[in-house]
Amino acid sequence: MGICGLGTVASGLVNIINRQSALLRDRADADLRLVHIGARRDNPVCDISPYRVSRDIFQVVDDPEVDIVIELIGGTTAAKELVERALHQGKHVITANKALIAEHGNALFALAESKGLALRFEAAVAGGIPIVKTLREGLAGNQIEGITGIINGTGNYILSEMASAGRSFDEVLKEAQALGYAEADPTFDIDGTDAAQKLVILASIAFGIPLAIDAPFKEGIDRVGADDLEYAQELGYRIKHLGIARIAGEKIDLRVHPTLIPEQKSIASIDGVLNAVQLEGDAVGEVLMTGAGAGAGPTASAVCADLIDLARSLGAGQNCAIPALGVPLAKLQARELLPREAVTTPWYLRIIASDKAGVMAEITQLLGEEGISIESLIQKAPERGETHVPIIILTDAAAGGAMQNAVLSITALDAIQGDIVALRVEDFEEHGS
Ligand SMILES: NC(=O)C1=CN([C@@H]2O[C@H](COP(=O)(O)OP(=O)(O)OC[C@H]3O[C@@H](n4cnc5c(N)ncnc54)[C@H](O)[C@@H]3O)[C@@H](O)[C@H]2O)C=CC1
Ligand SMILES: N[C@@H](CC=O)C(=O)O
Ligand code: NA
Repeated sequence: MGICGLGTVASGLVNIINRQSALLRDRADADLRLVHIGARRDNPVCDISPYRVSRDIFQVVDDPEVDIVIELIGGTTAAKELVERALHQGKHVITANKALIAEHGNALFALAESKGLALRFEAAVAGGIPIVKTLREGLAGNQIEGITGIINGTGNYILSEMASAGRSFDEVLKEAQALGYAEADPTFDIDGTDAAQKLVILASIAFGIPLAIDAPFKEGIDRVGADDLEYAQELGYRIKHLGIARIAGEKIDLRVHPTLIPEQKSIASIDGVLNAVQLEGDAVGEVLMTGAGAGAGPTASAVCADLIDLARSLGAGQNCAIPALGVPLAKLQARELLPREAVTTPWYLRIIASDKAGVMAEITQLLGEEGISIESLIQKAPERGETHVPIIILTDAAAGGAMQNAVLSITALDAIQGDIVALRVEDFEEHGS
């Protein structure tokens, strides 16, 4: 095998291989040998002296001794070229690259399938949690009804540290980058892109639909302020960035956004770099998996699992007995998505309004005109000298379209200052709740 890239994940993988090559060989029942690493520069956290090293990653692909190419460079340009070149040369590929799979997976899996080769991607979703294998293989007997998950480690780390230790967004983001959790461009962690890519992959496997990167409605953790984390806690909730994929009649509800979750739900207490994915199957019921969603060791653990799985299949004379997305590509069928305007949930609103009589009545009336009723409300007392105060409202269930209209008309009131924060509240079913 050969590894392309020598950053966080690749160095984690080299360390596992260096540490327990005998165990991996026994488990794979094959002579797993790392022969070639493609790296622009060395990485002090791992010893690569036993291996051939090239500065040009494509030399790894072209190496006749490399039969499995492990792509760990990230991005969708060079990585796509690299994976295509490997497949064209008859080599199996393992990747941790969700951007690549979500954006180009349809074509890449078709290429792999046409060549009878494997393209594996366990590390691409929820890091060390074996979620791809669980969904595709462990739950293969189920009609999957829903997936709800915290699927970005960086975002969860930032929200948790802000909520529990009152630390600033920028400070925690820098720490997440130093710990190797964040993407090369951390915008993807912050604006929901990374979670959307992972959700697209999970939804494809769960519902047998083609990968469609533009499908999910997407909002990031940048919509959440320190105040919102605090007010949510006062109301008995936690704010988590969730990916949600659910069957909604004939349609599919697909979205990633910050969400208020009642504090007693298991997923509300998943903090730090941990991810959690709750799956609902018609036969199995609910399955909740949790574990590190990012970082060198956990992600490399998932890459290793793919490697051993692949080596076992090859040993049994089967290149790709398990379809990448759970069914042969020809059997994937596109489904219509539920428009965000129709998705109905309770809502959290943070409105900054002038501290005058009658404002609350105006807000209530505008919500009422959209058929939205108030479930609970906190009106903060003005701090000394302040003319405006935060009003925090939890509403009953309302469709996205109705809430959008209400937010527009409330924002237009003279008494309102700045933008209104509107976050969905999810009170999903869970065993024991
Ligand atoms: N860091 C994490 O916790 C996780 C990362 N991933 C995915 O794993 C992949 C790798 O991520 P990291 O290891 O964190 O990234 P990284 O940025 O630490 O490492 C990538 C390495 O590839 C090298 N590289 C990039 N383009 C190259 C090129 N054209 N030629 C030669 N070298 C090139 C870079 O110099 C860097 O050393 C990405 O697709 C990422 O989304 C997936 C799950 C978790
Ligand atoms: N940047 C990602 C890495 C793993 O997928 C994250 O923080 O979850
Ligand atoms: Na995984």
